[in-house]
Amino acid sequence: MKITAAEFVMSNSDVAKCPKEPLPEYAFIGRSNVGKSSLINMLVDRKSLAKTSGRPGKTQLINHFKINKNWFLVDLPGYGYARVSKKDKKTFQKYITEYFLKRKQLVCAFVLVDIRHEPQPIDMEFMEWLGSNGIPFAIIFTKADKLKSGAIEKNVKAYLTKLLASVWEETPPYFITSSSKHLGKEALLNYIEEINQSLNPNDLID
Ligand SMILES: Nc1nc2c(ncn2[C@@H]2O[C@H](COP(=O)(O)OP(=O)(O)OP(=O)(O)O)[C@@H](O)[C@H]2O)c(=O)[nH]1
Ligand SMILES: [Mg+2]
Repeated sequence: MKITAAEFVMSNSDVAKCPKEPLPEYAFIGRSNVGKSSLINMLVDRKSLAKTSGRPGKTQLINHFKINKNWFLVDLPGYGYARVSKKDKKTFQKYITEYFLKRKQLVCAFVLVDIRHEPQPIDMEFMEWLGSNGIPFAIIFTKADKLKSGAIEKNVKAYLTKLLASVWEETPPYFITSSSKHLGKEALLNYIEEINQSLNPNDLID
């Protein structure tokens, strides 16, 4: 799929105020600093459509970006950021939880994990929660430029093995990416296109 248009539409912390159009959307979630916003920029070939930072906690709201005028990429805040106050964490949890549970237009969540790290309890718990609520998701391994190909293979295998050893009978779809090297872009866009083409627009009405 070729991206011909990408525009920022709105940011907010209230799922009820998100765009009303019955267009499919794909949300990016994962630990702070894992590379969610960078991946969105990589997919649409724009340097700073989504705001990024070397310091965790940059994205704070639900951000909608309209792509090719007929679907959305959604950039979300990261979880697991230790320096956020307890009150902020609760507020964040509330609106992110509501977003995932209530948003009819959400057709797939992408859970981002840093390819250098072992499965973290917070990621496993989040994936289990998505699964138990029937929310389709895929895993995106990020920052693959930080490892050699042998290590990438080894880490991905170890990650999937751990997933299978916990609650999963089969692994979700997964993608290996690097925003700085533009790796994984085509596979992800093809995956999105396939889903877009398989949808019944009536299922997306709020
Ligand atoms: N080497 C490398 N660095 C990356 C990659 N993707 C993101 N980064 C860096 O990781 C840091 C965090 O990137 P962001 O895209 O802001 O991460 P985020 O997940 O949106 O973070 P929050 O909004 O704070 O939750 C930045 O310094 C990016 O330059 C990648 O593929 N390779
Ligand atoms: Mg971000």
